[in-house]
Amino acid sequence: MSLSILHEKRSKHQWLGQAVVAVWVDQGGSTQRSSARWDMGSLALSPDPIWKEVTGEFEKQKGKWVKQKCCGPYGHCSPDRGWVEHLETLDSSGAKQMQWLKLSPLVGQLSCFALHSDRAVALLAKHSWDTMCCGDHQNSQLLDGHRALMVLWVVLLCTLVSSLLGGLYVLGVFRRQRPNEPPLDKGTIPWLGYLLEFRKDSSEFLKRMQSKHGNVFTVLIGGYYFTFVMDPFCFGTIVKESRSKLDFRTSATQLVMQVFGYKPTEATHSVVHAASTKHLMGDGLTVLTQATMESFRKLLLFNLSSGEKRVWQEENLFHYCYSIIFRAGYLALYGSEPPGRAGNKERAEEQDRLHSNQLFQEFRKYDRLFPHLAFALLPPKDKREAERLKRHFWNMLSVKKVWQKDSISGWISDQEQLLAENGVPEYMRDRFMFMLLWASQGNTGPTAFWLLFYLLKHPEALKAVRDEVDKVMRESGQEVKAGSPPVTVTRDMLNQTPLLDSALEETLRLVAAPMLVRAVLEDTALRTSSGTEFTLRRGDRVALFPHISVQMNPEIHEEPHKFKYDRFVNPDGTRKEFYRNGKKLKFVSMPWGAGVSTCPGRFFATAEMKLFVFLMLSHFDLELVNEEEETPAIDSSRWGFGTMQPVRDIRFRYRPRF
Ligand code: HEM
Repeated sequence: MSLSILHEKRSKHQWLGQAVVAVWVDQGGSTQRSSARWDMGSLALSPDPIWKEVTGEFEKQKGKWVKQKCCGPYGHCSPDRGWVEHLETLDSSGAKQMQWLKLSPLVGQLSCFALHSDRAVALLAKHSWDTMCCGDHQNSQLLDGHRALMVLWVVLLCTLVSSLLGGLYVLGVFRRQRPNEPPLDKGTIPWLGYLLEFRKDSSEFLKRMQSKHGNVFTVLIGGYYFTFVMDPFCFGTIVKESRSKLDFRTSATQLVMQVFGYKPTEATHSVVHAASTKHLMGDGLTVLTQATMESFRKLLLFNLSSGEKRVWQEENLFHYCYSIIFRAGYLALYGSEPPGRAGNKERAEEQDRLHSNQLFQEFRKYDRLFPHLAFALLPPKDKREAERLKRHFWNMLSVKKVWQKDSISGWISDQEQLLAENGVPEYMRDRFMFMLLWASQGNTGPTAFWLLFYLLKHPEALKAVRDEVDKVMRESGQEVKAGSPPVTVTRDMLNQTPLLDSALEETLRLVAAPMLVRAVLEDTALRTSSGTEFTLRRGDRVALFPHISVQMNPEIHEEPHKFKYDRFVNPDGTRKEFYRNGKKLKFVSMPWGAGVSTCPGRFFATAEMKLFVFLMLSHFDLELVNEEEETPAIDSSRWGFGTMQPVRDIRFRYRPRF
């Protein structure tokens, strides 16, 4: 046989680039080694016909195949590259004729050792040469194609590796505590970390972490690293830190989007604050207090002067307080039915009572879903219900409907107009209206419930506050009597009730539990009261939970679990100051948050809740149905979202006082 191909052409050998076919050729009785490098890509395209043809030669020689898997002697064979088929042929006398090693690594390389069969060697070598022939234009095109294929493989592999690394990073596998950083606790579940425990009862979880790690610690919760700071002396630094370092909006935006479908714009925060400063404080608040008084008259006092007998009525206290305050606040802020449209004033008022009650029923449904919705942990059925309710509120509070109302508050109308001027589309402004409803009505009702409940549970407190209310009423020259004209409680009158103020502040200390969260935009240093310096890491969140760290802290408040109506007031009516280790504390209760995110509605909320209690105490006898009633447990799924709610309602009764 002639083997004119015994000319070696070298080409670059790479692990994934080319396969090497080494051929030992029997020439004139002596075995010579010839090698051809076989582009792996071409083999990958057509290995089988070649292999078939070569192996077919053996069959013609009536050889017998012996197959086994092994790692052959071939230099490129290694177990991680693939496996080797070891093929032997035996001639009719049983002598070993040939040995073939087929390398079959990941991509199908082929290589052969042909020991004794000239024909097969020739064939194989020919194939290797034909495929390899580099001067050939067609082949060079083929090689380009193969190179492109290789590049694709490499890109795919790199993508795979980087996604794998990215995934591990997201799961928190590489996160380590750096020098100066707070203790790090990632929990046992990758990425989720402590989410489930945190969700179940944030307060218990944080108490446990505090006793394990101290006052500052970082925990992994649902993919975010939260550094909780429980040292009240650090609060000032955190809430006053510039927005370029600790930003309130990042997580607030996520929540508002998730829960209300509203996407805040740059202008939103300043619009809310401008309108709140104008209408929820100062002179604006005097106007709004009057409007709220008018709503309470519609809802609470409307049938008092009808000469009704003094019969007891029984109700669920939580539901009662929440319903009345929600509806009064809603009517005062979003306006009421125009008498012209309803026919007359009485009908318009009846319409307001009906409509606000329907809205409250739907609001409560949403309110119950709220904590799970905020964590995006609603089961599908509840998710659908939340979606339905959202749309219901977007529609009921739509800009178009709101503008049809009478006496809309300046707080609502100004924000609506300012957002429109800032280019926020109408459908987003509808959603914004819903967000404002929740912000303004989600906490006042539950807080008023707790305040009335604590007063009813503590007769000495009820008497002290009622005496104060009666005194203010007398001094205003008004009288609450059967048949007398309806009273008007003004903002001035509400400013003369230090005991009621203290009782409200004490209630908020016990039941208001917001979580203040900031995104760390730059590494930020934090010095604790003990002098330790920590670094808050960029990309993390820093969080305060004042309910544990200040409001229920026995070093700040004696017997913190007890309701003491006069805890916040000195005998002369001034506000008490609080100290820890001899150092005056600025933050002793933080129901309204702090810093840039302080509740802009706090003065109005205070006025509204006080007005409600003022009217209840001045107009009604009140008592718990069960005098021995235990304080209900709180619903631990709501920690972090404002005022806590009870797990069950409380029966109470009321009747007109005179
Ligand atoms: C007991 C009643 C209330 C409590 C305990 C309360 C508490 C809070 C807290 C803690 C925040 C800040 C949340 C944070 O830092 O992330 C907040 C924000 C807010 N509150 Fe209140 N609030 C109450 C009533 C009201 C009322 C009556 C209004 C309006 C009429 C109102 C309007 C708002 C608004 C608009 C925000 C968002 C502010 C912003 O985006 O910067 N709140 N509230």
